[in-house]
Amino acid sequence: MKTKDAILILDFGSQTTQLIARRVREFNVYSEIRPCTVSLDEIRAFGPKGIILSGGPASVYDEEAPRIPVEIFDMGIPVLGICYGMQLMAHLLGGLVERSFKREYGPAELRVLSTEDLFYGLDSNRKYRVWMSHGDRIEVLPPDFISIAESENSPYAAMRHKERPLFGVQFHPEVVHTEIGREVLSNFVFRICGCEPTWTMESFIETTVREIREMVSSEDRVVCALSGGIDSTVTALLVHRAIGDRLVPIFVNNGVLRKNEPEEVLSLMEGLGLKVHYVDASQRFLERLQGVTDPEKKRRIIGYTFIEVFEEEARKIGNVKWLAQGTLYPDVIESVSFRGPSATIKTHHNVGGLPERMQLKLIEPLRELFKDEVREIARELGLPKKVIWRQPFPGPGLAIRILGEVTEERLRILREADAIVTEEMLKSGWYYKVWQSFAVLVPVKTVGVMGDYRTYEHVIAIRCVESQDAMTADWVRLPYELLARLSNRIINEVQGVNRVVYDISSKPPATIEWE
Ligand SMILES: Nc1ncnc2c1ncn2[C@@H]1O[C@H](COP(=O)(O)OP(=O)(O)OP(=O)(O)O)[C@@H](O)[C@H]1O
Ligand SMILES: O=c1[nH]c(=O)c2[nH+]cn([C@@H]3O[C@H](COP(=O)(O)O)[C@@H](O)[C@H]3O)c2[nH]1
Ligand SMILES: NC(=O)CC[C@H](N)C(=O)O
Ligand SMILES: [Mg+2]
Repeated sequence: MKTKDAILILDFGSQTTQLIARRVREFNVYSEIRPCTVSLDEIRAFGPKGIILSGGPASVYDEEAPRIPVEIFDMGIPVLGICYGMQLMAHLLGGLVERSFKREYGPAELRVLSTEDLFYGLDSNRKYRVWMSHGDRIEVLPPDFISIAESENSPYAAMRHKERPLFGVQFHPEVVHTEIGREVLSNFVFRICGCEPTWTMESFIETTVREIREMVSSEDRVVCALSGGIDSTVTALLVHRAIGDRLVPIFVNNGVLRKNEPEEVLSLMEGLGLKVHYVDASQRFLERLQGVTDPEKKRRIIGYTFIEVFEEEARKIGNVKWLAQGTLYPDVIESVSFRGPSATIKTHHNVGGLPERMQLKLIEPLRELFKDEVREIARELGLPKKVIWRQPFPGPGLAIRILGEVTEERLRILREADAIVTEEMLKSGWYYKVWQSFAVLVPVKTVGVMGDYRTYEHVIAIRCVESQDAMTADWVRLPYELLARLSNRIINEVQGVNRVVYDISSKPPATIEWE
């Protein structure tokens, strides 16, 4: 950690906290998000060159509003408060924050009053479009602070301390709708905090490989659950670079993979130099799924059977001390929840139960990265486009795309339909432009007419979404011609289907998968 300049982001529950981290990392400066409840000692141990306080839904004058120790401002580390973060800085240092008569949501015009430090390089004679989202505002600045920008509804749209490196902005520089967002954050990170842009994926690979090599002793074996997805593939390759064939990637056929997937994954992995341990456990999975219709129950059965298969295989391999996993940063960030833990919508399957049961130690080389950064590593490692841009595929596979019971017949129908979707998406170039595109088997029957006969068959739904991180998503406006081709081919080529529909729901309120 100490080898690189880093920015620490304290999270007060803003929807855009992750974006702050991404923006800073785009400057090749490492950044990490911690909950705002972090202690001063933890901050010292992290050793940041700068601290950013995120926005958040609370109001600083509320009893229960999240706070930080005021000593943070005396550590000699530059601090930038964004929205709630700025209001909290003002509040803690003796200013006054109140509910504003006029609220600002969406675009606002900003006039910069000082073009030193934070607004360096900008023009004070023009207005800039910035994005605001607040109902409170600063009425009185804390002692020794000055206003450095104003908007129509916020005379203190940005502030700074006269001598110390303490800054606040009422607008959100992390969102793309703020036209000077990049400049403001870059001025903070480079001019004010003095960071060097040394955090690159190349250096990341080097350091990570070295660390794994030092960690794993020369007799130990490492297993890795490999799905062929980008996360587990990159994980396996990094570990492989470090310890060679003492890594044993295990690929499990769980009976709910896509058409030709086992063959394709195996040949792809061979091409990457990985010797994959292949286990066909499809019968075991399918037997256990018999008669099961509840989505969460399907997930649990698959998750648990995965662990069982893994455990058996690892014992066969012998001398396994480590488990490598493709855990990503969004999986590990603990967002502060002063409103209690968030509801479980879906239990995402993983091999999480395994380490305790087998007393395995974990290697999670990607736990600091976002998905797009993992893709950059994949590019850096020279992986082919079809691996880098492979769409995510859930661990429980087609089981959660067959609504209701998973049977051989329904699997056949969905596999065929899904293969057509993928083929046409690839052919038209749309596959790489979207987050995910796939078919769902809706197990209701509808009436149709084919060749003068009455048919009474299944419905296939096509789901195609764009997204940054799967947290929110919107359906893709695919061209009508492509939709027509999909529908036509599926109905003609897949026996048992006489109707195709297109899912036009966003997330929220829907989710990406149907179960
Ligand atoms: N068929 C499989 N065989 C072995 N491990 C699997 C299999 N399917 C899933 N896993 C494990 O479960 C993890 C979670 O699956 P998930 O689909 O979320 O990630 P991924 O496949 O690595 O990447 P992506 O999200 O791009 O598909 C995988 O990283 C992998 O370790
Ligand atoms: O490994 C997984 N196990 C699961 O049980 C699971 N359920 C959903 N997904 C994937 O997660 C993303 C968000 O999906 P939802 O909007 O349906 O929750 C999407 O990318 C989904 O494909 C899963 N991945
Ligand atoms: N986006 C924010 O950080 C909002 C801060 C505070 N809740 C307000 O309404 O002003
Ligand atoms: Mg996957």
